[in-house]
Amino acid sequence: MPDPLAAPVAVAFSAGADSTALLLAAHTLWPGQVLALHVHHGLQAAADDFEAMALLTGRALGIPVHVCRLDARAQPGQSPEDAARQYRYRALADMARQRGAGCVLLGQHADDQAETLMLALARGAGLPGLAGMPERFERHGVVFGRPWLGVSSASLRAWLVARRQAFADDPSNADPRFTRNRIRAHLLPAWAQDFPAWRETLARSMRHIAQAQGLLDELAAEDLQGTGVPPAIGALQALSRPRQANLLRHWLRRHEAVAPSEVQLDALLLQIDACRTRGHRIHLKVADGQVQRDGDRLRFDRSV
Ligand SMILES: Nc1ncnc2c1ncn2[C@@H]1O[C@H](COP(=O)(O)OP(=O)(O)OP(=O)(O)O)[C@@H](O)[C@H]1O
Repeated sequence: MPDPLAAPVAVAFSAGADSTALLLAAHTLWPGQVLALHVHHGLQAAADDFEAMALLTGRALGIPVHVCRLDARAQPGQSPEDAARQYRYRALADMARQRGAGCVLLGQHADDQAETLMLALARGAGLPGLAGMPERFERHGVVFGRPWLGVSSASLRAWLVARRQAFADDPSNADPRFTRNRIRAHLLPAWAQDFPAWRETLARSMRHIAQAQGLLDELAAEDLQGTGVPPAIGALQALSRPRQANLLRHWLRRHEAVAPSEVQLDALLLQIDACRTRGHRIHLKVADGQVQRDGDRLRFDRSV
């Protein structure tokens, strides 16, 4: 993270409990240096109330609040939450860059991290999903940080209550149509009853998973040096099947920004194995594009 003393520190401020606690903590640590960035997604009727609450809190604390108004509706085939998230990160990065902020802090905490693991397990995710949210990452040329990942939701709320600091409650957080909310309401309380140290143990497992994924990424990057980018089919065939799968996932994720499903990857591996003659064609749908044979190499083309 850049030196917080050298540039303004931006807080992604929804006006909810977690980012209110973050704004307050950052303001206490770096008085006069903090700015709040609020995104109005234009999706829920409550968005106007959140914006009003954000402006009110900023004024009371003497912190400038910058608002970006969006139309974050999803494209066909995209989930509404995913669309809102993509638009939000873009808007936060744009606002931070325009104001010379060194980083943007986000309010996700230890309970959010545990929910993320449960969500990933529920959809049968691979290691990148099971590794959870990173503490620090770069997007759109801006560094984002999540300083609350080791802190519980309850302690953040208790801290706000003790300071008599008001915050907005998002009604959609209780909506049982969202899987995350059902996990928070039913699964985690049941888990917590039998395993009181659940936050720490789940976080430890996620750290192990993230480390293992880091090693797999290193191996894939080394193997890609041998096969070239995009990978040569003959060089791929010389690798074991799990290494081929690891390399293909890495190539598609890092170089083409797509994640193949298990079925798509299995089909691709079968095709690569069968590709032993000059005339053998490969043409497989992967995510929103196709992987094809192009001479002695693979090629990914996005559908237009
Ligand atoms: N509308 C928004 N404007 C600015 N930042 C946001 C907005 N929505 C979310 N964020 C940032 O992303 C983090 C995680 O979002 P999430 O939707 O899980 O939180 P929330 O329930 O909306 O709010 P909070 O985390 O503040 O209680 C927030 O803590 C906040 O830092």
